[in-house]
Amino acid sequence: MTIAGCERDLPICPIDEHLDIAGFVMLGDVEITEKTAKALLEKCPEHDVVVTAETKGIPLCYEMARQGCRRYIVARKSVKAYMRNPIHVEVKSITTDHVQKLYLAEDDYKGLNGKRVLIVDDVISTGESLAAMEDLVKQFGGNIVGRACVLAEGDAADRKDIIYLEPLPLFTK
Ligand SMILES: O=P(O)(O)OC[C@H]1O[C@H](OP(=O)(O)OP(=O)(O)O)[C@H](O)[C@@H]1O
Ligand SMILES: Nc1ncnc2[nH]cnc12
Repeated sequence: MTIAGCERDLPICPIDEHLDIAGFVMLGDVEITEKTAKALLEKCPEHDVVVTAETKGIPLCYEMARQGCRRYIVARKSVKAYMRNPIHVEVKSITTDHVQKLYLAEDDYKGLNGKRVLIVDDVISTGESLAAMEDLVKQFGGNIVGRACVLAEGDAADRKDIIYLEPLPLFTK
C-alpha cells in the first residue's frame, strides 16, 4: 500500500489474527513521516499546538509541528525525574494487553489553557488512546479542534470527527 505520494510501500502486516487487525510502523521512515505529515496538515483545521502520545506518534507529531504551528507536546508513558508535577490518565490500546498510563508534566500542561489543540497519532484503532489524550488536554483547558491520524481502522474509520489519510486494511487470513 502506498500513501500520500510516498515512493515506498507502507509495510502492513498482521498483528493480531483474532482481532483481525493489521499493523504498520512509521517510526524510522523519514519519507513516510514527512509526506504523511504534509498531507494530513492539508486536511486539518488551524491549531496552536499538536499533541500526541508516546511512542509511535512522536515523529508524525514533530513533523507536523515543524511544517506548521511549531509547537508540540508528547504525553509520556512513564514519569522521568525531570518531569514536574505529572498528571496521568489510564489507557488500554489495542496493541497492548495491559493498562498503560499517559502523563503530562507541568511544563507541558501549563501552556495548554485556551490553546487550539490538534491531537495526532499514527494509527487510531479503538480510540482509547485518543480518548485518554482528550481527557488530559481538556483537564488543562485545551480546546480540541481536531483529531488526526495517518491510518484509521475499524470504528475509527467510520467516525466523522477523525481526520485520516487512509483506512487501515483489515488483515485477511
Ligand atoms: O486506538 P487505540 O486502540 O488506542 O490504538 C492506537 C494506539 O496504539 C498504538 O500505540 P501503542 O499503544 O501500541 O504504543 P506505542 O506507540 O508506544 O508502540 C498507536 O501508536 C496508537 O497510539
Ligand atoms: N493496527 C494498529 N492499531 C493501533 N496501533 C497500531 N500501530 C500499528 N498498527 C496499529
